[in-house]
Amino acid sequence: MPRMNVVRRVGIMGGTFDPIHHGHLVAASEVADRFALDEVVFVPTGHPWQKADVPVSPAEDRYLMTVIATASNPRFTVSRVDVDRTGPTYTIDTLRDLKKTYGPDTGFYFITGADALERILSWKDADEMFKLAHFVGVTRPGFELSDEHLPADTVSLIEVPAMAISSTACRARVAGGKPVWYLVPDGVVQYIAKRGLYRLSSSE
Ligand SMILES: Nc1ncnc2c1ncn2[C@@H]1O[C@H](COP(=O)(O)OP(=O)(O)OP(=O)(O)O)[C@@H](O)[C@H]1O
Ligand SMILES: O=C(O)c1ccc[n+]([C@@H]2O[C@H](COP(=O)([O-])O)[C@@H](O)[C@H]2O)c1
Repeated sequence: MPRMNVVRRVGIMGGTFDPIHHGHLVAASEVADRFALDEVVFVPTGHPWQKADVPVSPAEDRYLMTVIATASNPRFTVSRVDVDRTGPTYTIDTLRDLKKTYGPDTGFYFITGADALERILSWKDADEMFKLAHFVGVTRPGFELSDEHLPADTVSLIEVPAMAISSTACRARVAGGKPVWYLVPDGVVQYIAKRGLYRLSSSE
């Protein structure tokens, strides 16, 4: 098939990734397989405005943990667009920036867990956002996956292997001196220790 006729299919996995864990990675991998994606770009948030009441680690640490966690998968990449933009992080800006980078032949699939999908109509310019990407809602233990509140044909719902992991629980485990081995990739365990993240005296 001539390359020029091929439309590129790119997944976008946005998150605060404080820290990135195997729930994020399994969701991205499963969506990549189901939608035959050429690439999944992980986009750590710069300033997650809906988490303003929670202490968030420096963007550079979250970005580096995301790079470490995704390095071994040839289809996974990491973008700095949200980390490098000033002001609150809005997905409408993420999509516009990535469209500029990838060009008009790329179809975007924005991946969200069931919890994020529940709140998606509260995101900035949600109507416009749905025009720039197809949304993929994935199952997450403890949350109901539903698209009843969303415009028709804007979202696909898929079941992914259940990973009862959250970044909040990982941070609490580190703060309490408990291990996070096998909840997050090995390199991320080591990065957290090296930088002293999530100890009670740092961000928690
Ligand atoms: N275990 C999981 N299974 C499926 N999706 C997940 C899982 N954990 C997070 N996600 C999804 O990944 C995206 C980014 O999540 P985020 O970085 O906020 O992680 P989190 O674990 O929800 O963090 P926190 O506990 O700090 O709120 C969101 O769309 C979220 O719904
Ligand atoms: O666009 C918005 O207003 C908006 C509001 C909340 C969350 N998001 C995006 O949703 C993704 C998951 O965010 P979070 O806060 O659950 O880590 C991430 O890419 C955020 O930028 C986007």
